[in-house]
Amino acid sequence: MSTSTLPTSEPPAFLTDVLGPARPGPRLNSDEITRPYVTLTFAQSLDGKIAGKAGKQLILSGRESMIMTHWMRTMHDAILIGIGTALNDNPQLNTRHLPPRSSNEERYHLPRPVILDTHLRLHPECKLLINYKSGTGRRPWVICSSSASPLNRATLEKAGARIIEVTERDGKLLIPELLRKLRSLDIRSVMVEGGSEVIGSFLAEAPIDREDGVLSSIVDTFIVTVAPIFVGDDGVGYGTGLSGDQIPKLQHIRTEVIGKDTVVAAKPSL
Ligand SMILES: NC(=O)c1ccc[n+]([C@@H]2O[C@H](COP(=O)([O-])OP(=O)(O)OC[C@H]3O[C@@H](n4cnc5c(N)ncnc54)[C@H](O)[C@@H]3O)[C@@H](O)[C@H]2O)c1
Ligand SMILES: Nc1nc(=O)c(N)c(NC[C@H](O)[C@H](O)[C@H](O)COP(=O)(O)O)[nH]1
Repeated sequence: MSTSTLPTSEPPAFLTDVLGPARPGPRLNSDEITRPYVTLTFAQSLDGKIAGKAGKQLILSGRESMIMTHWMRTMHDAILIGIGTALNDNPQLNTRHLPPRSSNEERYHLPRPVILDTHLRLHPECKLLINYKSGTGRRPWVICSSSASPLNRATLEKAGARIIEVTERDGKLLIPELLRKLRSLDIRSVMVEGGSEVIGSFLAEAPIDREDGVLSSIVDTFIVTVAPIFVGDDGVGYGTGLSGDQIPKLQHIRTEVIGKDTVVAAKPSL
């Protein structure tokens, strides 16, 4: 375990070590042709909660680890969340916590926002679409099922969203198909930020992807920030309902103390 003081002009060594030169550069997974590199990341309390009562957004991360998370955003082609998070938090998914760049410096890479939104419930005036229209954010890609309302589709397209269809099962979009589609659209790395249901889906997919007969995990790296706080039983957890067999076994890569938080990086052990 080591303690970090964050550099101000480049991603912390912790991230470049753990993720490799994620952008641009060689991909690390062997099936890079069929899916992007996937980093599953979130912040949790000591009692395993990612949000407060009724999903109330909590600031769990301290300033330093939040900056680390924003550096992580610059290292991925796309950042993926579920519609629950989009509606609850109205996020921007940008790099606003990083130090401002001077006019002669290259701008921070902004990841492509990707929202899993089976029934197209995203608000046309959400910050992601407003930022896109004002030129301060990238065009969000909204992933839905073919049964989503054509009216909602037209409204979101008018508001600037790109709509992409993926097969749905029980209200959830199929993750392997989604990843293949993203890769075909030149997305080579995805940072999955949550929320609870999305984390659960990626955990459930993580152990083994047998589709092409190759044993591999759909998640390449887990980066979990643990904040020194208890939330209590009425907070929102994740991975509930997954048994020990379904949950991936981990190989520990590195643990870093960043500010008041502990950030754990692991890879699935196959
Ligand atoms: N602490 C953190 O790091 C962190 C990060 C993100 C969100 N959050 C919190 O998580 C909460 C939201 O979580 P949530 O579970 O309500 O919503 P979510 O963001 O996980 O979105 C879930 C919804 O996405 C859609 N979806 C489509 N395909 C899916 C698939 N394959 N798997 C899962 N969902 C799919 C479904 O409509 C589903 O209901 C908020 O309270 C937010 O503040 C915390
Ligand atoms: N690293 C981290 N520490 C936290 O304390 C916390 N609450 C989140 N949560 C992430 C969050 O709930 C969603 O990813 C937001 O929706 C992102 O929103 P922004 O783009 O920052 O506006 N993440």
